[in-house]
Amino acid sequence: MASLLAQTTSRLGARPAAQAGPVAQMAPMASRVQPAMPSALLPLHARATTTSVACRAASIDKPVVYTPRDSSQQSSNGAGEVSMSISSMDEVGPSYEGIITDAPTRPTGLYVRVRNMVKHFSTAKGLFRAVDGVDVDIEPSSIVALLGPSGSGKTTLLRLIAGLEQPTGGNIYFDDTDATNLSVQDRQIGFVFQSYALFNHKTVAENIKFGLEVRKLNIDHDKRVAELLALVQLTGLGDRYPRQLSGGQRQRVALARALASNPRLLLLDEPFGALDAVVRKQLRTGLREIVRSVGVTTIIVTHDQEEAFDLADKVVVFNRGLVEQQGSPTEIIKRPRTPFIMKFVGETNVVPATSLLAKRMRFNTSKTSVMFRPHDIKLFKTVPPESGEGALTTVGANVADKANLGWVVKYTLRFDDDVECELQLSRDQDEREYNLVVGSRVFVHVPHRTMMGFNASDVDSTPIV
Ligand SMILES: Nc1ncnc2c1ncn2[C@@H]1O[C@H](COP(=O)(O)OP(=O)(O)OP(=O)(O)O)[C@@H](O)[C@H]1O
Repeated sequence: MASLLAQTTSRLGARPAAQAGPVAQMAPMASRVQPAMPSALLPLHARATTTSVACRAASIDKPVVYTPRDSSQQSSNGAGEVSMSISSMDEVGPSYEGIITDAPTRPTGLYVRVRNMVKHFSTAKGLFRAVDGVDVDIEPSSIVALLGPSGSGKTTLLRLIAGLEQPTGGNIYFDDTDATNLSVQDRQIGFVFQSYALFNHKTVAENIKFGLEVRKLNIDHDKRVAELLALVQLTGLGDRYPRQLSGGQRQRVALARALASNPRLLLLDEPFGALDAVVRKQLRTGLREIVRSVGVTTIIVTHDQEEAFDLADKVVVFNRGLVEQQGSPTEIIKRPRTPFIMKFVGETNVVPATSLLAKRMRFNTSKTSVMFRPHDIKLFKTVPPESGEGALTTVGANVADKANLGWVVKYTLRFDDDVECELQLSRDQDEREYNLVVGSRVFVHVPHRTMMGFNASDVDSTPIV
């Protein structure tokens, strides 16, 4: 969609000056045409329509809205705006007239705020605290991933936001409206689930149309289906049945159907869970482009850390019905706030707090164990100076194992108290600087700031009954 808009605008910019109408100065509602797109190149007209198309092109440094004069030249896109096809512009030629204004700065997606959300389920063993006081802010038009171990409450929160579960306590706000008690229908949300939930007896086009029919939208359904098929790159497959599609294609149909009614919020529950790694990766790139182009706020539940960090603007990590940490992927990866996050996200070494390594590094903690990342270990082939410039405290270890894993080399180091840890290097760096063999004596330093003390209970992820 983004490229369609760019092409559309560049066509507008390329229109011959002779087509400019004398009514250009009469447009009272139009703001000044951007300098990079001289008004002479674009016919302007005083008649504003109720709909518009957002355009962005290399020649203009900010988005604009082009409002065509004739609404028959428009079609609705997934963002609730209106787009036009390039072929129709060629057909209509000089009669294609409209107004250029600055695009509204307000994003089209919903701003979702979850406040002190609680959901307790009654079970034979008593109340089960699936969600136990959660606050989450989801910026308009952003992509947010809910990540966490099985049973941590991700899907329950998604269902609460969708209105499929009633909260035990707390509130959900959509923009400035308290949506806590809104019905599912009134929330106007698009859903995509792992199991696709396509109708097998309906064609692809009919499945997508269903998304329009349930909302009773008064728009040209066939035209909208064609746009959505193009958006998810399935043009030409509208007549097929779901059984005639690959898993990835079926999931794209589910996405098209979810976007059919221009939702301002899209909820995805493990949407790629049933697909293999290569298809998952392709689909997530496609998903990112699609949801960005239509501006819909998107919340995705996933087990897959790579997916969460690659896709999301913000990652919310759940544990036992609570949010352990929320922030940008970089914040979560580089600045884990709790032992649980440290253990759950990325690889960690765990050693006893009484180990030779922890003592030599003078890492004092009241906790029983210490963890640190394999890539935070500093490795030396000879003992570095312990005083003066560049002085570092080190501890000796032997190389117990070496594994060549493609671009990465993994060493297992055994300290003199038999405690082991792992160290990862790029193959390049290993060949350049180390190239160690099993049995070599090495020296390591682990910076204090990268070490975290913890007790087993700090990293427990057993759901709380
Ligand atoms: N209707 C219910 N009645 C009782 N317990 C429930 C109900 N729905 C969910 N739970 C429990 O609430 C906890 C949280 O479930 P939820 O589906 O939100 O977890 P999740 O983090 O999405 O897990 P997964 O990644 O495995 O899907 C689970 O332990 C689950 O068994």
